[in-house]
Amino acid sequence: MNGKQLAAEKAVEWIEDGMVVGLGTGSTAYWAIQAIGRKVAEGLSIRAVATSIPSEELARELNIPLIPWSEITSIDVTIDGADEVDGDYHLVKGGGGALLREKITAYASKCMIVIVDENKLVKQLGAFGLPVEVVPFAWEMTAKHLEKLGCKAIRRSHSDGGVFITDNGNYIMDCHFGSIQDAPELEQKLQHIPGIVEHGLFIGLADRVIIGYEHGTVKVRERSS
Ligand SMILES: O=C[C@H](O)[C@H](O)[C@H](O)COP(=O)(O)O
Repeated sequence: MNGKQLAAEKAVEWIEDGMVVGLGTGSTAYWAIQAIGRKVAEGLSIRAVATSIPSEELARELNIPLIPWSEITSIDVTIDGADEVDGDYHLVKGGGGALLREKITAYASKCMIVIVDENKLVKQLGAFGLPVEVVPFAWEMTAKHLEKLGCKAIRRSHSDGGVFITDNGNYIMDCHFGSIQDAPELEQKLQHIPGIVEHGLFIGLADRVIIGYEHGTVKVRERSS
């Protein structure tokens, strides 16, 4: 098992019968969805919501029962990956472009479990370009406002040059800060820029971080409050 799979297998231990579960997105969350699918096949009874169309499709293939958002008031536990995690449980997310649905899901969750391999742990966020979802209208202006915060903002494209469009019909600006000195302060600044739908800084949302190491061990870190 690789580090991502190890972390995912550990995380599903927190899922119990009757829970509403949030399914994350990405190559680490993939392993969690697989493990949940296995448990469902063995008789675990849960209901789930997904953070992206690919995760929803995977859940359907694995016969994980999906429910509409209108039928729930909160989520018991969400298991999701991250692009960077610092020592204060601050995250950068959105490498796969799913940050908006992921943040809606994390915010609605009683417990958000983040699963990563050791490569995602950082002293300071920002080496990974911060993904910011923006509406297509006047996106060039929104990019200029983002750059005033000290980054280089690049509109995300596919390898064939086509513009990347999120599940919500928006663009992603990858904002290269190099290092983010004060993540909560940057979060506040981002809230004030019109045109931004959501950004990939997750502050105060992760409750537990599970780290899988290549050599086969797993560490669990709990945020105190
Ligand atoms: O938009 C994608 C998500 O935020 C992912 O959870 C994040 O990019 C980590 O993905 P991966 O597990 O593939 O590294």
